[in-house]
Amino acid sequence: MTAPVSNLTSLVNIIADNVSVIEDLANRMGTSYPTISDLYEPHSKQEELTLNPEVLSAAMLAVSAASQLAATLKLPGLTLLDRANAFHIPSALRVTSEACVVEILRDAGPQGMHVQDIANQTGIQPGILGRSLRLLSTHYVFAEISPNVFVNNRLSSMMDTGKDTKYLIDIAKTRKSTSKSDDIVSNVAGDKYTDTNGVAALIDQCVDEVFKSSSRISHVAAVNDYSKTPFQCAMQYNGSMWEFFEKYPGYLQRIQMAMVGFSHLQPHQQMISGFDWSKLKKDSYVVDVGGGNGSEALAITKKAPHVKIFVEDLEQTIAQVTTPTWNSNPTQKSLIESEKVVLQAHDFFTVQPSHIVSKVSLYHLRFITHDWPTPEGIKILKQLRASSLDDTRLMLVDQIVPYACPIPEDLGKIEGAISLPTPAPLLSNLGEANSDVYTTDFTMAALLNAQERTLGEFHSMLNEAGWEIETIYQAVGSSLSQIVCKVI
Ligand SMILES: C[S@@+](CC[C@H](N)C(=O)[O-])C[C@H]1O[C@@H](n2cnc3c(N)ncnc32)[C@H](O)[C@@H]1O
Repeated sequence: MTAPVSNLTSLVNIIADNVSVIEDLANRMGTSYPTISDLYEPHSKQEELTLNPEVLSAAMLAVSAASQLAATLKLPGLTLLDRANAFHIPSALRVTSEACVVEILRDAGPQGMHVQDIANQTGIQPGILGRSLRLLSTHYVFAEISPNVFVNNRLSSMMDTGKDTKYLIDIAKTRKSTSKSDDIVSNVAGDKYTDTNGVAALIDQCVDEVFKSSSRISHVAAVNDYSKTPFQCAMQYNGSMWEFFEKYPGYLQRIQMAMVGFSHLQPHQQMISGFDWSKLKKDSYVVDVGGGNGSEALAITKKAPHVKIFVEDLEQTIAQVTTPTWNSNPTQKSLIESEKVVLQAHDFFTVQPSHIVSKVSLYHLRFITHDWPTPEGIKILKQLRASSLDDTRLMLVDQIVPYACPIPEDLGKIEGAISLPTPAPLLSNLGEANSDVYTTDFTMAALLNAQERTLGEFHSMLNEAGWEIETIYQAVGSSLSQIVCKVI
C-alpha cells in the first residue's frame, strides 16, 4: 500500500510538473527561462518564451504552489509579520526611484556600483539608500553582488526609463530644491516618463499617491463615510482625483504613462484577440470613451483600419496629454489629419453628440468602470445606452476578479466565462499567482472609493444600465478581459 501524498509533497509535485512543462517548451524553442539575474530584454527569445500561453499557464500553477509552500513552511508569525510590514517595500522603491538608481546602475554595467558612489550622484544619504537597496534585493529587485555593491537585475531593469541619467538627476535635483520636506504633493516631473515603456510611471505612481492613499482606506472604512476618498484624505485635497491631476500636470502625465506601463507589465494581455474587429461595419464609428493618451485607439486603428475612431476624454486631458502625444508622432499626426482619428473633449456623464450616435458601432471603455463606484458606473453606461443604435456593441476592457470558489452556474453559462479547475491543495483563485487583480482592486478603493468587479458584479451593473453581456474574451494567465455587451 502506498502512503498518502502529504500536503507538502503535493505542492512540490505541482511545482516540479509545471517546471518540466516550461523546460520542455524552452528546449523546443532553443532557449531557456530567464534567471532573476538577467536584465529584462523585452524582445529576447527568453522573454518571448515567458509569454507563451502554455508557459503562462504552467507558471501560474507553479507560482501558486511555490507561494503556498512558502506560506506553509515559514513560521506563521513571521509570515504574518512580513504581510504587516509589506508597506516598507514601496518606501524603499520610492527612495531608489528619487535617487535614479536604476539608470545609474544601467550605466555602471555588470560590475555594479558601491552605494556611496550611487548616493554621491544625487546627494542622497548613503545609509538609507543602501538599506533600501538591501531590502529590495531581498525581494529580488536589484542584487547585492558584494557588500554595498549593487547591480540591476531582471526586475529592477524593467523600470529603466531608457533616458539619459544626467537629465534624470537634474530633474531629481530640481524636484528637491522646489519641494518642502513636509510637502504632501511633490512636484512630479512628467517628462521623466514620456516616451518610455511606462513601467517606471506605474511603479512611481504606486509608491507615491497610491501608497499614501492606501494608508487611509481603513480610516474611511472605520468611520463608514465614503463622501471623501482615501486619496482626498491622504493628499488633503477636496476635489476629485481627476481634478487633482488636471491641477498638477506632472501627475497627469504620469498616470497616463502608468496606463501604458500596465500593458507592458503583462504584454500577453494585448493578446486578447477574441473580438473580431473586422466585423465592424465599414466607415462606422468606434468611440474610445475616456481614451486617455489614445494608446488603445492607436492599437484599434491597426486592428480595424476600416472604421473611424473618436478618442474622448476630459478637456484638459485632450489638450494637455492626448493632442500633444498624437501631434508629436508622424504616423499618429497623419491619422488625425486624414480624420481617421478624432480627438475630442467629452464628459462621459453626458449623452454623446448626435453625429456620433448616428454611426456608432462600438463604445470601447478600457479601465473606466473600475475607476468608479457602481452607482456612477451605471450612470456612465446608461448614457452610452441612450446614445446607441440597436446593433451598437459596448466593450469593457477591465479585470474580472475571480471568485475564490467555483463560478455560480448561471454566470458560468455566459459565453467565455471560463473558470479553470485548479489542482488540490491550491486555492481556487491561485492565490498569490493572481494577486495583482486583488491589489489593483485596493488601488481603486484607495484612489477613488471604486473597485474591480467579479463577473456577478459586472452582470448586475450592466443589466441595470440596459446592457447584457454577450461574450467574454480572456487570455491565459490574465484577469484582463474584453466584456462585449449588446443592448437589452
Ligand atoms: C484609468 S484612465 C484610462 C485611460 C485609457 N482608457 C487607457 O486604458 O489607457 C481613465 C481615463 O478616464 C478619464 N476621465 C475621467 N473622468 C472623465 C469624464 N467625466 N469624462 C471623460 N473622461 C474622463 C481620465 O481623464 C482618464 O484618461
